[in-house]
Amino acid sequence: MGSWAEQPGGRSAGEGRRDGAGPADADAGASADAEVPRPRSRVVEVVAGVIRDARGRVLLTRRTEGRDLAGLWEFPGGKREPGETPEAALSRELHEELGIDSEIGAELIRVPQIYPDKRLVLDVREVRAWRGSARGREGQALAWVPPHKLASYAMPPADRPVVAALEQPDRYLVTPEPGDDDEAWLAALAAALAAGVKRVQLRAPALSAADPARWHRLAAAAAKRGRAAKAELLINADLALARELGVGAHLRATQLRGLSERPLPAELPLAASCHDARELQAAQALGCDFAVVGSIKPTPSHPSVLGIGWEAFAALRESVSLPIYAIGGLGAQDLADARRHGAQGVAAIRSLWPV
Ligand SMILES: Nc1nc2c([nH]c(=O)n2[C@H]2C[C@H](O)[C@@H](COP(=O)(O)OP(=O)(O)OP(=O)(O)O)O2)c(=O)[nH]1
Repeated sequence: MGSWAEQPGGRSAGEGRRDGAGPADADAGASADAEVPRPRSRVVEVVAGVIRDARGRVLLTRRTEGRDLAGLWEFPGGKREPGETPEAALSRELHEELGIDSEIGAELIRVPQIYPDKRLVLDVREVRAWRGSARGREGQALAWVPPHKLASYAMPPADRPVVAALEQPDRYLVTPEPGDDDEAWLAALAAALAAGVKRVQLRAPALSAADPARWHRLAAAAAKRGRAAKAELLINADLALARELGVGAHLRATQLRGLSERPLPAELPLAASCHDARELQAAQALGCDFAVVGSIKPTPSHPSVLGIGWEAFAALRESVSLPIYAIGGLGAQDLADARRHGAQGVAAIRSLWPV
């Protein structure tokens, strides 16, 4: 195991509660109604790798007894030592822990996360190539897991966004108002789906208020197209319509306060728009599958609203383990920045809507 690699933190300066968190703390970290801990102002830098076998299965290792988060499954890796590059640190850890030689590839996601006793950044890389036969050199159990089964393993809170980054869409399209031409709107939606968009929020606040019957017809037609394209659709705000159409729902932040339990069955996706840590925790406690946070940059529709920027996004991200899309003035060109600050990806109207 590497020694602690610590960097001066910047965002919160409270005292740590204690050291040596155990499995119960992993749950506390994941639980949304827990208060946001105020750990020591330091950031522990951890690098971890996505190692795949010839069948595409991903290697997880189980944290051994006597360490924090014992018994939970994780991506192999460990703490970065002072002066080490992330690539060198990960290669060293994989050799020490598994006895393999590795070539470190692309960045997947960097997840900032608050634990009861520390602040952590989990920097996850693809392992491009590796040699040797992986074995638990420190007594840890190994599991080769098909990607779609990763979410069923108990993992530390910082790993939930990592599993989402591996498995779920990096773009979340939010529809614009349909205007006068329903067919043109449906054709644009079909083009977006054909271009590979796999997650869509059907949102038309003006039309749904002015002409609910027309919006219902249009949403039903959109749901049909979404199903055919195997995309996930979520209706903005209207839970009754979501249930009627058998699609998900995207809650407004103001709806979170009025809900005490998940308003849809587990098989229907649920998301929420959030603006601060409290709303994110409410969304997580409710069982939302993901959240949307913004505005990151000023947008043409709200030019006078200054964006919160990526650092503020990352500071919000670390208080929950939900996957979170960043929104506000963003497009596909911002995906790398988004992942570097812990986002699942970008949500957008204009930049993802074919004109
Ligand atoms: N390697 C790895 N660590 C993770 C993941 N998710 C996650 O929260 N962590 C946390 C657990 C630890 O707090 C830290 C990794 O540190 P480590 O494995 O080198 O530390 P350790 O507990 O053996 O070391 P120590 O505190 O006893 O010195 O990062 C993950 O997917 N992989």
